Amino acid sequence: MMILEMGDIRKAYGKNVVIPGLSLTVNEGEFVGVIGPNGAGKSTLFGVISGEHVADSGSIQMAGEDISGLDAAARCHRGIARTFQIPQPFLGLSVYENTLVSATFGAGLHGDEARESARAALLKTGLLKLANNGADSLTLLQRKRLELARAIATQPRLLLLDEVAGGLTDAEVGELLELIVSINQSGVTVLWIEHLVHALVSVAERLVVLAEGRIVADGIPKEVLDVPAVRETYLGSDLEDEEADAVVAQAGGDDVRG
Ligand SMILES: Nc1ncnc2c1ncn2[C@@H]1O[C@H](COP(=O)(O)OP(=O)(O)OP(=O)(O)O)[C@@H](O)[C@H]1O
Repeated sequence: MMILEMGDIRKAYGKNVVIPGLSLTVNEGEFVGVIGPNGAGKSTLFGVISGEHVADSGSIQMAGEDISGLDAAARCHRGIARTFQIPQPFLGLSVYENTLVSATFGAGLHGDEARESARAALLKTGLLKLANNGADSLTLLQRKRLELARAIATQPRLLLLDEVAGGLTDAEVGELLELIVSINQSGVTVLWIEHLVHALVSVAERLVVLAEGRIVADGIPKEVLDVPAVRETYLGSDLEDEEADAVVAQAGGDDVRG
């Protein structure tokens, strides 16, 4: 079943046309990585999907329903959640309260249902023992976990991750990967923008490359990374040749998934 279907989406900021016309379909349960140079329009694409940005034209459907006219809150109720490049917890609240706010105001849950959703999100993300700690007391990895907990407390069907792995050590990235894979395996479709290509392609089943608001490659990560234009325009600027080879060799998604 198709969870997301975008047809000929256009988005400009004033005269700056960031997405000239983009079509993308995602099946329920897929794990899709999104890469592309700075300014390619990746975050804008997420904003258009989540409803923070209104597309100038084009269609967007979720599970067969036209959501073009819905705002971000209504889309969250339908099951779209996103994280931000810079985690945005409420620092004055506890870890638990942060997830409860998401369950209540994001998903529109009430009472026991909201509390259970918040608790389940903390359990899933390994934060239950820190539930009563202030969000401002968390380490960077724990903040990333909280960002994920706040997203899954809304019980999403489609989870948009915007560079959640930045700033972590390799070991921490490994922990985060395991968590994201397990969220995906619980049935949540994942779309993940990440500059850490090696981490992304170790778990993504599909890789979409964006450049100047257009999809320039889309397919199995290993094959996409082998496309010369992708290597040159993206990997080339980011990685040395040997590193690029290592990334391509790693793509296949079987190390963390086991
Ligand atoms: N809210 C906004 N208002 C005006 N211009 C914006 C806004 N958000 C993004 N832009 C512009 O749109 C273009 C695409 O930005 P966007 O953040 O979507 O790209 P990106 O691929 O996510 O980049 P990065 O990898 O650097 O995060 C850039 O030129 C940026 O300056």
